[in-house]
Amino acid sequence: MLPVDVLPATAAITAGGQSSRFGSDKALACWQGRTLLDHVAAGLAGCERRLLLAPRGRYCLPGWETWPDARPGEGPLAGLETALTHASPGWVAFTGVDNPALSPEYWHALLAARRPNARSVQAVHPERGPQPLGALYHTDLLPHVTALLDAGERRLRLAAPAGQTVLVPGLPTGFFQNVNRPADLAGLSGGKQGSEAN
Ligand SMILES: Nc1nc2c(ncn2[C@@H]2O[C@H](COP(=O)(O)OP(=O)(O)OP(=O)(O)O)[C@@H](O)[C@H]2O)c(=O)[nH]1
Repeated sequence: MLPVDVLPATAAITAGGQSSRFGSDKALACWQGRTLLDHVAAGLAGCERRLLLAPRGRYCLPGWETWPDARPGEGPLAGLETALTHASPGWVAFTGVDNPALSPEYWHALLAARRPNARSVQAVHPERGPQPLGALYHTDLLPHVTALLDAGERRLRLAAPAGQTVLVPGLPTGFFQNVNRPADLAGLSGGKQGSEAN
């Protein structure tokens, strides 16, 4: 069993979006005294390397490397391509700025299911899904993701080929809180582990 503060993966927060539904930059929206971006980063603080996929200078997140997309404005699948390009070989814990309840316990649960010796497994998602912005992807997926983008595909849920994804059952629903609009921020529940309440 790994110590809870160690996550053997490269963290990647894709943060190159426009927040048009939110009306202002949702990464900088405040919840429980911290920005959404800070909450997401805290969930991944135990990762060996930490990548923020955003235009340079947009955010200041100490200890995180900033990498802009090679294909700006093409959506989170392009962010995943950037992540897989710059990550250390192996697993990437990939999420957005708008999933503030994904705690270290969430990522541990996914990492525990990754079957390190099974080369056919290239992604790990919660069973309640698909949750492509709160999942593990292996860097071996990079050629597949690049081919999707080259073909004009933008759907992140296609990043993991069928039959190569492990689904993790039983994760508390409270992890899955996504902020797209101001009302979503107002409706966030307090606990960071689903079953907890602050
Ligand atoms: N790297 C990168 N991340 C993106 C891009 N587009 C969206 N994201 C991120 O993907 C996550 C989910 O984004 P969405 O809510 O689907 O899109 P958004 O552009 O942020 O918001 P809307 O304009 O309201 O659709 C957020 O963390 C975004 O910052 C992109 O082109 N590149």
